[in-house]
Amino acid sequence: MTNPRQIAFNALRDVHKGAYADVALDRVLQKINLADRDRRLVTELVYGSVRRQRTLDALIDQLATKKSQQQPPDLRTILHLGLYQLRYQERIPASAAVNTTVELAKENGFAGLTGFANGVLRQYIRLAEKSPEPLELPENPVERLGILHSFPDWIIQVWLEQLGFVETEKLCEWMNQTPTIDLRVNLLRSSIEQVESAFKSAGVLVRRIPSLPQALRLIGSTGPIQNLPGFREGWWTVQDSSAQLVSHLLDPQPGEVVIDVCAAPGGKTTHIAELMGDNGKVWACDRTPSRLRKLQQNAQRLNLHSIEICTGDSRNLPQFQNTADRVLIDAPCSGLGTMHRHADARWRQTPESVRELSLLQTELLAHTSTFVKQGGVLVYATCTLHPAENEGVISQFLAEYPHWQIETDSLDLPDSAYSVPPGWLKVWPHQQDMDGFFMVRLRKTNNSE
Ligand SMILES: C[S@@+](CC[C@H](N)C(=O)[O-])C[C@H]1O[C@@H](n2cnc3c(N)ncnc32)[C@H](O)[C@@H]1O
Repeated sequence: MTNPRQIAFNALRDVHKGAYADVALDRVLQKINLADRDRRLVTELVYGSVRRQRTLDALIDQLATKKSQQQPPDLRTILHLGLYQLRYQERIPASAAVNTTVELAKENGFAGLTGFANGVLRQYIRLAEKSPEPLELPENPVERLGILHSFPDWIIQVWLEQLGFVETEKLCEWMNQTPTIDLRVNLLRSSIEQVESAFKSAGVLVRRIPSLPQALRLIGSTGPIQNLPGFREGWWTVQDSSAQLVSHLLDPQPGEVVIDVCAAPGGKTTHIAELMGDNGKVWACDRTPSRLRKLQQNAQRLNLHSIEICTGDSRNLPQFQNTADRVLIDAPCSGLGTMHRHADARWRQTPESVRELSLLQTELLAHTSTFVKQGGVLVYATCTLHPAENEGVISQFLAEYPHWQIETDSLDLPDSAYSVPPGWLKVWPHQQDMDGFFMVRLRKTNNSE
């Protein structure tokens, strides 16, 4: 079986039964040897249909007599696939989208409903010919943005409160794009010029990121990342630009003791070790052994020796009290800043999961801040854009522990343009064209007032 739409349908069926979209996709792709072009189509159809689920459901609600949620689940998935192609895949002719969807319905137990599937799609085509926006949208701004850009209302609400309508819409559009891949050059093994030159010889296009001296962005599709020049030699690692800012904010120095309390799979741990010239000690603590194994492999490939692993819950590591010059908390979070990388993330998080995460973050901060020596530094970072996990956690901590202060005047970053008062850094993806991130640097002072 090599029909890309049938393969996409099989993966989507698993997703609707609860599987993660990337896992379901990998599972179906591993079973067959598809041409690159078909593989890309399956990927686009699976991730696109999952990402745009709310918009596609709204279209079914509008075009069919029965609401999307009342349709048989597999038929709803087939309609998602057809409408996704019509609405978002300009390169696929409308007739091909309709015919293949009808065929899918016939092959998957809906032979009696092919006329219905055909009718829904043809009705969409007719409306799209008459109007640039066939979808009927409500006036209410939260629902309007949520339906048009396919996000749950609560996420739209959180962003509207911070950004207003126009910027929230830009952020939604940015989050629906295909993600880019950035690399961080390991300056202990290579140089940015050497990596650029090796890529050029291999016909791989990259561009530099202004203000981040170690970063390169891949342009276009490159095939498997491990096959790119310099990977095995440890010349570079994959890390988004905004994630690179975090270790710069921490500003670790050679010879210091640094504890990375949520370290796996090691993107930031290895960056810290590189910035220290691999001289000193970087403790990599995490409670997930499988992710720590990846950290170990990454450190080996990058030829870093100053990293030591500690497996366990960082809320309970009394041995580290007062031992660190610097601590990094790259906290587990709801990931609202990286939803373009995980098609189903927006449907998995809830206001309740955000509340639970903010409690975990608060506990991690309270305990691991005791690891820092007097005068030392702690950086708290997340890849989410929810104030309850960011400003909320830090404000509460500062109110409870007055000897900690935000460092506002010494943000020695490649580019401090993202800095917002009172000293925290917030990367809004649609403004900086990188993953959404929050980070703040705190210092432990003598002052107990
Ligand atoms: C955002 S990820 C860290 C990413 C990592 N810093 C990097 O740059 O590659 C958060 C990590 O926190 C870990 N984690 C969650 N709760 C923890 C806890 N209580 N103690 C230690 N690690 C925890 C998770 O296993 C996960 O690996």
